[in-house]
Formats: sequence, structure tokens, C-alpha cells
Amino acid sequence: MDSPILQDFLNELHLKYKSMRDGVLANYIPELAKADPDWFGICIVTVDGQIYEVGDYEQLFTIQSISKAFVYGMALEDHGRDYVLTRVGVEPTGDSFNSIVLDESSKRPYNPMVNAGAIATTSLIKGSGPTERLVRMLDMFQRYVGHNLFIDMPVFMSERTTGHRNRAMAHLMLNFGMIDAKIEEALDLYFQQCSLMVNCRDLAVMAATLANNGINPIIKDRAVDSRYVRDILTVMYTCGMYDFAGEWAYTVGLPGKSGVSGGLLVVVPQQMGIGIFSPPLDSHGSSVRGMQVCKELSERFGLHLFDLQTDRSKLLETLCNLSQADSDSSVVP
Ligand SMILES: NC(=O)CC[C@H](N)C(=O)O
Repeated sequence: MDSPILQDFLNELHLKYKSMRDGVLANYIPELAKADPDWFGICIVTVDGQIYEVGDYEQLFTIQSISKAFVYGMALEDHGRDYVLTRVGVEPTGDSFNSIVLDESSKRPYNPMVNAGAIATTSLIKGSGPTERLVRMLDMFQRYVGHNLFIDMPVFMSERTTGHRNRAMAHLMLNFGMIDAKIEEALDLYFQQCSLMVNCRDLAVMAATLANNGINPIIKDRAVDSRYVRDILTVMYTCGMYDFAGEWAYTVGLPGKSGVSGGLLVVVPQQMGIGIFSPPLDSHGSSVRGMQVCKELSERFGLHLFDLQTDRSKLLETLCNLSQADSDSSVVP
């Protein structure tokens, strides 16, 4: 039986990188070191709701830093662009995700994708107390994935008891008036958002929701105000891969966000969302297999945003066609 060209290529990539042994598990959060390095799943969800997947796409893991992009969207909805910009910048750091550095003149954290900026962003979430803020945040994530989500308590506790570096950043920002005095509440909410359990299909649906201008393509509900999708995608594009952001933009050319548990979320605007999960990480804290898969997908289908040879109006139709019927297409370079 013929299968769509996209499914064939995902199967091929899965087979090719399954046996790859590069990378190491994150161990600074003790619970994450318990992951199986062989876990490997890929899922793609198109803006018209088609799903293509292979491998361990149902394996649950904690979302970690991928959450930062979505909480940034929520802070923008709660306060508007101008105010959020006074608290968190949008400049890439060129440094690692956990660098303790603030902008010299403004004292703001550089961007919402590094830990310092993410903690400041989380501290902006509105609510009468910790419970209401957590409930509002869960609601937001649930709109993106289209079902209930849960927090992994062992990971949350592990981060909370060992997150001294994040605590230090919060104190530094309190010193400069960038976050308010309720540091422990902000940190708890940050550790909770990082400990949300998702699978790679969830990541693909979340990415496809952004690709679809904020409307979840499966349940058809709006997850985020369309005014802020542009901002979320911009910071993902320029800062989502930390000290690899430039090379990522150069080679893959798409908004993306990685997390230390091995998740990788990539948005192909107006086309599809990609979710990948594989725990071994490279030196920048991103999934090794995930990075390879993204590079190959981008190259094979001309997904780079500045790849002007790609006929985007026909891209989805071609990729979702049966492989044989597709062989005469000119869309895929
Ligand atoms: N890069 C990441 O995924 C880091 C998130 C992690 N929870 C931390 O704060 O250290």
C-alpha cells in the first residue's frame, strides 16, 4: 500500500537515527537522568488536522523549556506587548539556557527563552494567588493540546529542591526590581510549567496551533490571541535554541524550541507543527536526534523560511499525497 510522502520520510528518518548513540541525558535535574536514551518519536500535525507519526510518539515526558514560548504568549495576553517588553527583552544571548546574565543597561533578562527571562515571564502571569495562576496556566496549555494535562510531581520536586541556579537568577532579578518579592511562588509556577507531561503528538499539535495562527487544528478552538502569535514565533526563531540559535536559523530556518528532557517543537508557519522526542542531548541542551531530523526535514522539503524556491501554496498537498502519485510533483525541491 502506498503511504503519503511525508509518512514515508518520517519512517526513513526514524530508522536512520534510531541507532544513533550520540548525546547525553540531562542529569542536573536528577529525575531526568532516569529517561531511556532509546526513546525516539516523531509526529507532524498539519494545519488541516492530519497526523503523521512514528516511533514512541505516545511516550510521556516533561515539557521543560518548550513551555517558555507558550507562557510568553500568556504574559503578552495578560499585559500587552509594551509592558512585557519592559520586563523581558527579545535579544538573543549567545549564551547557554541557564546563564546568569541580565542586560547591563536595562537590567532586564535578555529574552523569554533563557531561564532568567522565562522566570520573569512566569512571574507576570495574572491570578489572585498561586492556585489561580496555576489553573489559568493549565487551561492555556490544555487549549493548545486539546485535552487535560498533568504535572509530574517527582520532576517538579526534583527541580524545586535542586534549582539553586534558577533561584539565584530570581534573586538577582528581584534585586533589580524586574520581578516582585514573591520569588518562591514564581519559581514554583516555573517549575510546575516545566514539569507538565506531554508526548510528541502533543508537541506537534501545539506547534500546529501556532502554525495555524493560534487555532488548534484538531479541536478547532482558539488557544492564543492571533495578535501575539507573531511575537511567540519571533522569539522562538531568534532565541529558542539558546547559543545555537544562529546556526539553527541558518540551517533549519524555522521557529523552534527545545527542552532538556529531549523534546523539540518546530513550527512551519501556515503549514504544520513538528514534535520530536529523544532524550540524549547535545552540548547546547537540545535533542541530538531531534536536531538531525529537523535539519533533514527542512532540507528535503525546502521548509527554511527563506527558501524562496519552495512553492508553499502546494507544499501540504504534495507532502500528504500518496508517494507514487507524487513522484511527478515539482513542489519539493
Ligand atoms: N532548557 C531547559 O529545558 C531548562 C528547563 C529546566 N526546568 C530548568 O529550569 O533548568
